[in-house]
Amino acid sequence: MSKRTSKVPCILVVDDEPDLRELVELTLLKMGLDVKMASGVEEAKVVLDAGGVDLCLTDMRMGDGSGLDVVRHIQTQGFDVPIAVITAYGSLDNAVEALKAGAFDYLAKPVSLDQLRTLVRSALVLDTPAAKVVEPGDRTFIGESPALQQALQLIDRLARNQAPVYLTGESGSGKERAARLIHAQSSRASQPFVAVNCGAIPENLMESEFFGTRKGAFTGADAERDGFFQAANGGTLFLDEVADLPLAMQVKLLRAIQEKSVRKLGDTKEIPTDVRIICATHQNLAKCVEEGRFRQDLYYRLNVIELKMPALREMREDIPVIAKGVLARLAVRNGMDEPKLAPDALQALSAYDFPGNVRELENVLERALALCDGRQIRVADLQLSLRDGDEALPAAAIGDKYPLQDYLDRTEREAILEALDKTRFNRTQAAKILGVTFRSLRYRMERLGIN
Ligand SMILES: Nc1ncnc2c1ncn2[C@@H]1O[C@H](COP(=O)(O)OP(=O)(O)OP(=O)(O)O)[C@@H](O)[C@H]1O
Repeated sequence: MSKRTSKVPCILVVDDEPDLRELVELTLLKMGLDVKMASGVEEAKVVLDAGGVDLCLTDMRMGDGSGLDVVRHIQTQGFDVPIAVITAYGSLDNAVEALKAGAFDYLAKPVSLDQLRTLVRSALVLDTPAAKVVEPGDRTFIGESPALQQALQLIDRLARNQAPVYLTGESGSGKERAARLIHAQSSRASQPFVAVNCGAIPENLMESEFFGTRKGAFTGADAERDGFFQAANGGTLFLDEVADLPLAMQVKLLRAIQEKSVRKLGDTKEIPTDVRIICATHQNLAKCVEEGRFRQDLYYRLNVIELKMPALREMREDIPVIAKGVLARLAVRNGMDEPKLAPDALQALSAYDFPGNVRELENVLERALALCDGRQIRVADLQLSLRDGDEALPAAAIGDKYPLQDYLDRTEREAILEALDKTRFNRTQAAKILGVTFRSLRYRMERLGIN
């Protein structure tokens, strides 16, 4: 990104239509910015090569080439200049291609001046120190392994553009944490981050939860309500377990993303929204598309840039430091001194496969903390063998049926843990196996102290 000084930022506008160029120029001048113009690709390259440009806005289709050529020129020359493309209505494929090539955002024609202003503002704050502030501890990743470092490098790059991100990786591998980090490092950091578990919303409430409700839209809608899109306006909307969205909702989501606007349930008015979408799933979305469970056009729109979070066993060398970091956090939370990990406990953790990844490591350590003598965690406190083998709970524990409540709690706990284990700690899937709703599972886990 260009090095900011106190000088007025300079925007290069590339377009072969004089009318549109002037409209954009006027808007930018009114914002107090400097503007340079180019009427085609070659002219744009000359201006860029001369330096001094802080942001570039380019049309896609021009007489002497495509906006993609300008995007590629900036990338190949290694210029530190964010670029956004302006595409004709209905040619979103181009926009996706531009984002993949390195553009940070796009605008669809007819250009809404509000959207233009928002885009420019957000591009220009990318470089301010405030946008880089990340809360220490909570949002950072522990680990030095090549697999994690590679993911962190991509996160850094993703924080500097606005492209939709598709996060993959096993349950508990840090997908939500990655989404939060991208947001926290981006120009949207001071705006909301809204995380939604798509699998946890009842189908009949989805539309109003996502887009809001107009007063009187249905019986009981006695007040105007905003949805996730309005709540995340200016910021980031994280759609977890996106594969769980029903097909009807996928159509509506696609529309909201393409139009950059939403309509409340029961309303006719479109509300413009400026939301960056990050989605995640532990399922294979391409396979869901093949099986007809996920719309290809939405998949294509969401999967602009893929970030795969490594499984903990792919970063085994990080297990000791992550374990130490987690223990330190748990000790502070419980108001106790941080216990040490005995050498054989550390060895056992490093050798274990962790199907539930860092979340499972956190669970193992939380339980060990409760079982240990307060000074040292021994291998027995980890209870890893129970999870390895099939010898779930000792038969004697089940055989004891009185008092009834204890017996029922034990049985329920066993069933929940088994479902969580089977689904690699995915609560949405576990709820399905158990035949209860996500909410009900969450409530039961809380009641039984399963963390
Ligand atoms: N490298 C890491 N260092 C420290 N903590 C981590 C790391 N990776 C993940 N975590 C922690 O592990 C837990 C699980 O992470 P997160 O919820 O982001 O996983 P997820 O992939 O979104 O899971 P799911 O698919 O089940 O929704 C969180 O508490 C997160 O902070």
